[in-house]
Amino acid sequence: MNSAPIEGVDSSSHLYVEGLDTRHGTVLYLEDVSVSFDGFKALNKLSLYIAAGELRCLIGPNGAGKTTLMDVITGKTRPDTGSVFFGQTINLLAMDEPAIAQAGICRKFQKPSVFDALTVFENLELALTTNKSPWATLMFKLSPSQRDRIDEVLTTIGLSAQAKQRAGILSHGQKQWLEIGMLLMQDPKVMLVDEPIAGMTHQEIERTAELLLSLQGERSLVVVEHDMEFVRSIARKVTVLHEGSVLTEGTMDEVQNDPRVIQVYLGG
Ligand SMILES: Nc1ncnc2c1ncn2[C@@H]1O[C@H](COP(=O)(O)OP(=O)(O)OP(=O)(O)O)[C@@H](O)[C@H]1O
Repeated sequence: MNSAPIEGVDSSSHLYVEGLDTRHGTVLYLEDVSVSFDGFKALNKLSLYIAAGELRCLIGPNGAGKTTLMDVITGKTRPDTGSVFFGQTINLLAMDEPAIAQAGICRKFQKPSVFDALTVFENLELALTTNKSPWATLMFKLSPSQRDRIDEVLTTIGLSAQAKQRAGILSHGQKQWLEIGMLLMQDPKVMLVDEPIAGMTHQEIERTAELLLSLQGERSLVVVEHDMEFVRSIARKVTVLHEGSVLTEGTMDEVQNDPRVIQVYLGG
């Protein structure tokens, strides 16, 4: 892994991650990735490229391999074959899950896991500490720039007014945004987002679309979602997975009118 800083990139900017080389415009490279479970190919020679700053939606019928793909990127599952790179030079297959998270790839699971007894602000504060022991958390003192960062994230997730409220009384949608905020505290370069709108009200869904759209550019997002109306509202480019491989990629209109996609979804 090349950990040398990239020439010409300001190390104080949000775009800087040590050793991350996205000069070719790509932040994630997956090539010929295969994963087998007891002989069954959950991923089958899958190749996928995610551009720096893009918001990509990943769709596909049940069992297509979406979760397995996320597991491979985050280091939870090791592929049998293939390569997975973060930028041009960082080999994710040589890293474990914590190292991959630390390098700037984070994952938002479907179920929010915020701390109900803590306030919204405290939840974000906790996300800053690497040592999560109660004593270390108690002794943790925020610097002015960390406080500013929390305020910035509160604004991004639309929860500034709720900063002092306990997370336990937030609505389901607000808890999801808080969890996204907790991930943002780590300033990830890639966010993998699993079914973000499950269980949300119509209004919360609209707000979530705005939030995810506002995050692209400075970071890349890969969103797995079954709700096609939502996918249409956020996606420029959609990747369709089927039987562990990429079936097709394109705009929502292109993939929805693709006869192969129609066949896969209708099972015809
Ligand atoms: N740990 C495992 N052991 C055995 N088979 C597995 C395991 N994990 C996934 N599979 C199988 O691999 C295939 C792909 O599963 P995966 O969960 O990646 O699909 P998915 O596209 O995320 O589906 P869904 O939309 O239902 O979540 C499925 O057939 C699944 O049963």
